Amino acid sequence: MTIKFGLIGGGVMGEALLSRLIAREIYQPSEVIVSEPQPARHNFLKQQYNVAVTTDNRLILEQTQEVVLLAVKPQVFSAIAQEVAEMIDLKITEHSPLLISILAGVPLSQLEAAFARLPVIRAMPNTPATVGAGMTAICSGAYTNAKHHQIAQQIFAAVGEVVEVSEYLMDAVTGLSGSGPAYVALMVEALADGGVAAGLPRAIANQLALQTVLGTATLLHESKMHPAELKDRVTSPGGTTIAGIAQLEKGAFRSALIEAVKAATERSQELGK
Ligand SMILES: NC(=O)C1=CN([C@@H]2O[C@H](COP(=O)(O)OP(=O)(O)OC[C@H]3O[C@@H](n4cnc5c(N)ncnc54)[C@H](OP(=O)(O)O)[C@@H]3O)[C@@H](O)[C@H]2O)C=CC1
Ligand SMILES: O=C(O)[C@@H]1CCC=N1
Repeated sequence: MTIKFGLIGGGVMGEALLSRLIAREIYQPSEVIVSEPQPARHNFLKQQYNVAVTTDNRLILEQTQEVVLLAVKPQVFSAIAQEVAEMIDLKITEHSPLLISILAGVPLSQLEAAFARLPVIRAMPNTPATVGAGMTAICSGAYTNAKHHQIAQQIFAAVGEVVEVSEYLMDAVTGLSGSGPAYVALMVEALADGGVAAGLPRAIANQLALQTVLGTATLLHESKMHPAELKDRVTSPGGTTIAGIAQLEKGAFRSALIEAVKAATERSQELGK
């Protein structure tokens, strides 16, 4: 069987994408190879997804025909680039696989220099991809063509929504939607803690907090209502909500989120240096 999909780095995000691509039958397990250094993780991926697993990244480049997904930490990027350097020249044919990198910060110029002349697409997905509710931004490198573009679109459409942006926006995407699930998770946790502080049993507080965030997101998504309008609809004159909002403003809630996205964007820029 031809190997169509090679994954370098079977960690949190690599697995999130892999699990969904297999579940949606974009790739069959027999068409997939994963490289992963950790023995325990190795065995888990093999058993859970029935895919081939290796510790040799060169094998991924040697065997993969369609897409190599790079999903390691940005900090190990240069080590991997060195490891596979000798493979790259052999791989330059008209059937070169597409390299998709989801590394925070690492620019197309660095990827194209390391994987000389391979077609490269830089992407920034997020963890809700695991349940098909991801948000991915992509931008294409100089050696890509329409077919590569179509492959990347198909992969990320299978795990949620896809948007194309110019590369200079990728760090901001990382600071917002890439890191955003953590901010939202923090908010769900804090809302539930507030409920517990107000006397609710923990399980009920957790349920209320989660469903409130989910329901609000769904309402905004389906109605296309502006968030400010929804806020106004909830806020009765002299009522409970405005009392809560006044407290959020005192705690600089909105400013904290704005600064969080900016700080994460700056960190993404630093990771690419
Ligand atoms: N987590 C997220 O929400 C998102 C992450 N990203 C990006 O995805 C990338 C991966 O992040 P994440 O999945 O969170 O990180 P993880 O640490 O969970 O995954 C990285 C995986 O790569 C493995 N690895 C380390 N060195 C090598 C190597 N030399 N060859 C092959 N595999 C190796 C790691 O093994 P070991 O643990 O043994 O080191 C680990 O399993 C990052 O670049 C990040 O910026 C992008 C969007 C969202
Ligand atoms: O925290 C990080 O660096 C990665 C990139 C986006 C989400 N997680």
